[in-house]
Amino acid sequence: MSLFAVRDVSLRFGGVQAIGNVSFDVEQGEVFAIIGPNGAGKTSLLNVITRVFDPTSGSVAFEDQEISSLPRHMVVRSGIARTFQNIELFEGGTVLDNLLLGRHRFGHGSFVSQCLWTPGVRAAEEQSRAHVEDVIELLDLMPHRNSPVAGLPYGVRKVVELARALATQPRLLLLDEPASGLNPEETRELAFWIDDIQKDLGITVIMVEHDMSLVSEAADRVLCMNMGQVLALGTPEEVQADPAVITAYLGA
Ligand SMILES: Nc1ncnc2c1ncn2[C@@H]1O[C@H](COP(=O)(O)OP(=O)(O)OP(=O)(O)O)[C@@H](O)[C@H]1O
Repeated sequence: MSLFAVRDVSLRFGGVQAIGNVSFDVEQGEVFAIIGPNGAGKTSLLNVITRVFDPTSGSVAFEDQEISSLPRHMVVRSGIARTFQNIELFEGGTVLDNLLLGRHRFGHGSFVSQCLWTPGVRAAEEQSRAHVEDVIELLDLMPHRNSPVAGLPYGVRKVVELARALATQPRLLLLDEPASGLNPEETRELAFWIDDIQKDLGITVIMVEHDMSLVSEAADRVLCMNMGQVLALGTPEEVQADPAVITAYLGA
C-alpha cells in the first residue's frame, strides 16, 4: 500500500475544469515532483490535498486515512506540512519565533496542565525546542536564528519557510514552487537540502516545480500535468523525453 494516494480527483471552478480525474500514488520516502505548463492545475491539486479546496469528486488518502473530508487544521495534525508559492511567514517575528509557531500543532496537554506548567508539559516543550534547534542547524539558519524575518533576503526567507514546515515533524512535505525566485546557486543548495530531508529525516516530499534543474536533481519520479489532466508519469529523464510533454511545453 502506498503512503499517499490520489484517486480520480476532479475540481471545477464554475466553468473551469482545473483538475480532471487525476490519480497517482506516492511511495514512502520518495521525492515526487509535479510539473506542467502554467494553468495545468498543479497548485489546485496541492490545495485539494491540503483541504484549501474541496474536490468536486474523488479522494485523497494518506497512510490509508481518507483526508479529503478532514477539517483543514487536521491535515497538519495528520503529519502533512506545506510551503507556499508566495512565502507566508510571521513577518514581525524572528526565525526562531516562526519555527516555534510551526510547533503550535503539538499544543502540549490540556489548558489546565499548560497553566500549571506540569512536568509533562515542560518535558514536551523542551523536546519541541530541541527539535526546532535541530532544524535550524540542519538548514544552516544559525546565523539568522534571532533575526526578524522581515529583514532577511528572499532566498533565506524561502529556507525559513521550509524550516517552519519541518518544525512540525511531518511525514509528508508539500513544497509549492520551492525554487521560484532563487538564483542557480540557491537552487542547487535547495536540492541538497531536499536530499537531506529525504535521506536523513526519511520524509516523503511532493513538490510542484517549474525549475527542471531542481526536478532532475532532486526528484525520483515526476508527474506532468496539462490542462488539469495527467500527461506523463515516470523518472525525470523519461518525462522530459516524452513527446506529449515536449508538445505541451512548446504549446504546439
Ligand atoms: N480560485 C480559483 N478560481 C477560479 N479559477 C481558478 C482558481 N484557482 C485556479 N483556477 C484556474 O484553474 C486552472 C488551474 O490553475 P492552477 O493555479 O492550479 O495551475 P498551475 O498549474 O498551478 O499554474 P501555475 O504554474 O501558473 O501556478 C487555471 O485555469 C486557473 O485559472
